Amino acid sequence: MTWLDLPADHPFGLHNLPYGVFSTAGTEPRVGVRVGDHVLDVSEVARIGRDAVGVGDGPDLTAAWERPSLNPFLALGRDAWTTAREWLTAVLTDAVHEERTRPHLVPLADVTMHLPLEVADYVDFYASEHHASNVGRIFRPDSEPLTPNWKHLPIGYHGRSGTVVVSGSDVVRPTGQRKAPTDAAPTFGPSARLDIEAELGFVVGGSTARGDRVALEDADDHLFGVVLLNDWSARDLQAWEYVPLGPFLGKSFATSISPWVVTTDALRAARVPLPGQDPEPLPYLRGSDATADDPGTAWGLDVHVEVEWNGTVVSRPEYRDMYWSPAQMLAHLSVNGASVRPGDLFGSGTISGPGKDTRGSFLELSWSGREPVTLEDGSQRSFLEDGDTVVLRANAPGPDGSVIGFGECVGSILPAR
Ligand SMILES: O=C(O)/C=C/C(=O)CC(=O)CC(=O)O
Ligand SMILES: [Ca+2]
Ligand SMILES: [Mg+2]
Repeated sequence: MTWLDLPADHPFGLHNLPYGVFSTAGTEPRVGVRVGDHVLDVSEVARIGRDAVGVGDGPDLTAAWERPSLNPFLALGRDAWTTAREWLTAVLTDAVHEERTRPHLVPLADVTMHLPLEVADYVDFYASEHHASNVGRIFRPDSEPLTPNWKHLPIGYHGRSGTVVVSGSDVVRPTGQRKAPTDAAPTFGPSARLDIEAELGFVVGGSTARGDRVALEDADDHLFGVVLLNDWSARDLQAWEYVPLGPFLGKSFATSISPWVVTTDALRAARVPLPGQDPEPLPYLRGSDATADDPGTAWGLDVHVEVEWNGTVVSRPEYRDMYWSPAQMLAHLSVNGASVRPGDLFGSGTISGPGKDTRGSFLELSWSGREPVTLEDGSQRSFLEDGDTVVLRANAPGPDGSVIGFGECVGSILPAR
């Protein structure tokens, strides 16, 4: 029940309540929560309560939310996030709050969305067995598709946090060195094999001291929420530069994320067991046993993703096909004693499933250019052309048959400079 006019099946209903950073004409960016087709100006609503009764022993949500990024709120930690969600749910449910709250609901059409967090450290994983096998076959045809370490640890690399951008930001085609195996020498120029990677990004809150690690069973204390993430990738730059240290300039020019951070609390009902891990990983990566109604600490997520290229849906990856879980990735990235801090972001890796229609990159969809994709206007594509637009969308099951929307992660390609 709610005093809001919201259809029960709205993907941004009360069971969702994702956080973002918004502004309206002439106002400063601040934290907002999406409710239906409105943004709730939450620091203003929290201020009403603070002015009336103070914050007592609770977190000062007004102070955290009147800021232009989610980082201060992420720093407050799990208990504050839970308190905030319960309080928001009560405010939007109980009719006594309607009169004071309604003025702070801003129509989506009137807002500009900003990067929701100041990205601290950014890591990208490689957690899909199907994606890793496909890329292995394409990049290393003479070797086993999966490297020998792949099933023992979630492979990842540190990326460039300063080039993580919000959905809607254009992407300038990157320039650099490329050399095909048949070329005598490298050449310099715009990437001719510009690609996407459809991923989920996990937003980290709270912090740990250097030397400590996040145990897998404590990962929920730090996994605040989830965004859609497009890890734009220049395959020609990447294939030439990546040996032996891994991705560098082929991926560091831009990474797009969706503006709404869907909380892990909202995704409780979407937790699923992993497809299965064999061999069993080392103890620090081992989740608690799954039961009929609890997938244990190494849970996966039943998120349905859609990849649209210039208006044509070309793929529908399923996140439940991923091999490594978010908690395993967080436990792994901190197992050496690397500290975590509010605003850390890690990508899941490209989400690809077993079928062609679930591949999360164009490298795989076109099998490196050998099987071009035909779009609805009849044009054929293997990699991105200037002016192309890619939209990632996703949703997941919520409680009681509801749907949790993620919204969109959009980007268009501008010509190289
Ligand atoms: O296997 C390789 O050499 C490269 C793989 C990738 O480009 C994938 C990457 O960025 C991680 C991922 O998104 O799964
Ligand atoms: Ca990636
Ligand atoms: Mg990237």
